[in-house]
Amino acid sequence: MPASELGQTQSDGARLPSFYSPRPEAHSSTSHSDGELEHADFSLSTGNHSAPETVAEDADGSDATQPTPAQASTPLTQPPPPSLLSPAFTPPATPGTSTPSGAGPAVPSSEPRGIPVDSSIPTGGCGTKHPRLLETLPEVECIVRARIPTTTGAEMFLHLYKNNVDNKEHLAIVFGGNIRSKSLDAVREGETEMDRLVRGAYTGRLYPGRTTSGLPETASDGQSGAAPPDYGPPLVRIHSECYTGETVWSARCDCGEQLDEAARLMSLPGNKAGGIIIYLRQEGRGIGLGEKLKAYNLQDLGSDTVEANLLLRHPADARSYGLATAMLLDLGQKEIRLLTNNPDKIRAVEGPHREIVVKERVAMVPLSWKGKGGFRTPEVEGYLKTKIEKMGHMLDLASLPR
Ligand SMILES: Nc1nc2c(ncn2[C@@H]2O[C@H](COP(=O)(O)OP(=O)(O)OP(=O)(O)O)[C@@H](O)[C@H]2O)c(=O)[nH]1
Repeated sequence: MPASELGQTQSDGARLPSFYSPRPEAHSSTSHSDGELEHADFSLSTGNHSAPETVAEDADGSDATQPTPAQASTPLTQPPPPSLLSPAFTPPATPGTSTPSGAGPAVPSSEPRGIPVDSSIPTGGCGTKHPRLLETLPEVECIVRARIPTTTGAEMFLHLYKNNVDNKEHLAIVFGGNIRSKSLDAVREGETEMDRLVRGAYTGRLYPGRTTSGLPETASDGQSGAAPPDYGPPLVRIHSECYTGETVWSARCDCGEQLDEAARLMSLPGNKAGGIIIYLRQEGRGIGLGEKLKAYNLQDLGSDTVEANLLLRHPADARSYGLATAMLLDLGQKEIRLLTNNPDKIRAVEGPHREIVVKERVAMVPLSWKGKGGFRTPEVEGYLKTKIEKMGHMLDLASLPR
């Protein structure tokens, strides 16, 4: 579909049937209660692979000719592109929000660029909302992990967790060999070395005939061997389950693309710090697949993604991130670089007492916005537009190619 048609469809999609509740005004995050609009979701646009007029910044920094939004505050030899950060949340001149430039440490072109954030100050690039967090983090335990060679050639370790707040199998997808789960490695009473091998509590690699796990049987903290080199905070993505976008090729949202892109960035050879995708079973922003499908029908009837949730008597975003915080702590992470456009996620994953600190935010710009593949559909553009306008997501609609 030509870009001009997409623009037309998008504006058409902004009209609501009269029998729905009045369309909420685009607002700042402070105009809604936390429970109401903590997070939102859109869908990506597809189909049109023509080069966009405006190329958005690439998280992997490979498009070095395009300054980042936050770099707009630094001297440039050419006009900067539109900011990728919503001014309502991160004014370009605000301390703590600028993208590292030539003045800072050199960033190898293969590594994703992060924007320093500090949730402890109002101008730290994390929005103005304060998601309600439970005082106590959930208890989590990694039950098993296994090596997964992937179709891209990258290898990861899939960690399966149980917890004390729900019965779901939440997952941590771990890239890099230095990230270990304390609860997995801890010695369990009465277990044999074979038990440990089978549940993945081993060092190095398995091979036919291996009989020992390589972990000290008496280690009280479950850790083994010398400390790995310190490569700084790993890249982390907190991802919520999306069956439609990840399994049945939905072009209503960018969830599948984001999952793929997060894995790609974490697998880059330059990313020595490794990466973790915390995969939470919070389908449909926490409302479940059945309700999400109803929401899709409401969207086809004219509602946006937030309105559809509200019409179904659900919050705009019913998710929480305490499990992600607990899983990251179990994986030994106290400082992270978070791949997200969602400012609320930053505060939420840090935990009630900032048990974890997000040092940088790495923007997730849709590939089609950067002219790097991806897809465009009217649905995904509406999805992203609603995220930006109603949920405070830090993407600049102006960088959406027309
Ligand atoms: N209710 C509802 N949920 C949706 C819809 N489209 C996608 N989702 C869900 O939205 C969630 C995707 O959100 P995420 O990708 O984790 O993150 P985000 O809060 O959008 O922010 P980012 O980190 O910037 O991507 C998944 O749980 C999807 O199933 C929709 O139209 N309605």
